[in-house]
Amino acid sequence: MATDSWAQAVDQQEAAAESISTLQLNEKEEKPKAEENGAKAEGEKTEDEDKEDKAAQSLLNKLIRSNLVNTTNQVEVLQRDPNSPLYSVKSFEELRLKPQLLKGVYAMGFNRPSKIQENALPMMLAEPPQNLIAQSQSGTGKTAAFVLAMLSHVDPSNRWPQCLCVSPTYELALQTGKVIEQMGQYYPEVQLVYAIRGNKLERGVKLQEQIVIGTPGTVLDWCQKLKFIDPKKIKVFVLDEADVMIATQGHQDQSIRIQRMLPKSCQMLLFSATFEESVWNFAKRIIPDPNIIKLKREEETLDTIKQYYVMCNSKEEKFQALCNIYGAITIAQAMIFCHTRKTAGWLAGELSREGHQVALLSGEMQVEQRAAVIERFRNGKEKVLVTTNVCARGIDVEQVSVVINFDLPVDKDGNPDNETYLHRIGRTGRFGKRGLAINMVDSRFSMNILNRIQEHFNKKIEKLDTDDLDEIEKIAN
Ligand SMILES: Nc1ncnc2c1ncn2[C@@H]1O[C@H](COP(=O)(O)OP(=O)(O)OP(=O)(O)O)[C@@H](O)[C@H]1O
Repeated sequence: MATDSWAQAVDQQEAAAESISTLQLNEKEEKPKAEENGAKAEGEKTEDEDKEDKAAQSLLNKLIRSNLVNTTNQVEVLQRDPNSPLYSVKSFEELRLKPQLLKGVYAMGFNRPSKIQENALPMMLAEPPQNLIAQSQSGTGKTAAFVLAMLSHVDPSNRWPQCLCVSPTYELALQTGKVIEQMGQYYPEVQLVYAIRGNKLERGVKLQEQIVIGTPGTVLDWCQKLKFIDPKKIKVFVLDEADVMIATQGHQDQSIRIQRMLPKSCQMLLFSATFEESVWNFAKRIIPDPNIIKLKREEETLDTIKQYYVMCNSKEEKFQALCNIYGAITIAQAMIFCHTRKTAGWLAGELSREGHQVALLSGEMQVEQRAAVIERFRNGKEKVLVTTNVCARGIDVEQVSVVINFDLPVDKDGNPDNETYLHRIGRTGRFGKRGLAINMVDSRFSMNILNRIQEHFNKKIEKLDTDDLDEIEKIAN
């Protein structure tokens, strides 16, 4: 998203200019500074950074998610052979899994297949093997599905690699590895090895593990140069997080080179959380004769949100307005968005000085630290989460009833970023909970942005006088 790249560039420049760690908040060692990376103008971003963003976001989602994301949207299935019957299952028993695997599935607390699993699992477990391209948002059960497929296809008496799974980063590979270990906990004959940088094996070794999970570069080396893996013996090939993968040119080519070494009979599976044109083109190149499963993401709307704006002249006034609001109404939990990391740090400091329990998500935190902050906020340990958009992208904190745009979202050209606005304050119809959004306006420029946002959504944003306590109290009703 344009805003994110711009805001991140701003963040990086600010990080180089000054440190904001005046707070007693969870901080960590600094990321390399902008100049050390080769300073970039606002809005510019290297491919690697882009990829890092997507991969970090994906990892963050995995780290903080403990449950399936429910969607009421229907799964769309496009079968390679439209005449073959379409199977879907409502229980794991129907899949006739090996008892050790069924036990593993139940031990993970899964009672029934998720929406995408209902259709994807019968296809993936079919004989003869079927190729599949599957797209659904993060948290809908894709990883669990292909892990179950890999474990089901392994012949444990054969001591060589039979399933190969490529992931975009080392950290994502480790996360998937953990799911394999959990689901296979009653199936100890099946072994797993990580083909990731740093895992150095002696030359001439032939792997005995049946499942290999790794990043494209190392997997390619292990197949081609070092010959630790015989690609001709691979029965299942999984390409996970295709959308993250293609953000790096090299990964796309490496994945295609791996795929070309595999036998025709090998089952090819590709998963992605999003499906823009570039992902689709890549998917079609790498997966021959695919079945296709898509699960639409639920749309967010502003229908159940009360929207207000407050006129101010400076960030100090905006802070004062915020204090007035807090003084007048009870806010269980709020998320406050700032445009830059510097403002976010300043605001978090001011709020904590006022006695609020504040969590700060800041650009220089590592992904695990961000996940820990979000987790604490979700568990109610802190009542206010101050963040920049870069950090908060993709986070669903459903219980948050109040969202405050301390700065309005704009893209790199200074135009309103309507998509981000909707994403910050919108709700999926499914939750239908009422919400409150307060926008802070501090200039003619931001008033103009606000007006354009109103026009875009054709929804009135009411003015709120934060010096009038009675008026503020009314908005809570
Ligand atoms: N059938 C199921 N029943 C209950 N929980 C499930 C089921 N399948 C998966 N889960 C859990 O739901 C969460 C999301 O599943 P999973 O990681 O497989 O989704 P995903 O679509 O791969 O998401 P991502 O793209 O972020 O990896 C995990 O915590 C997983 O353990």
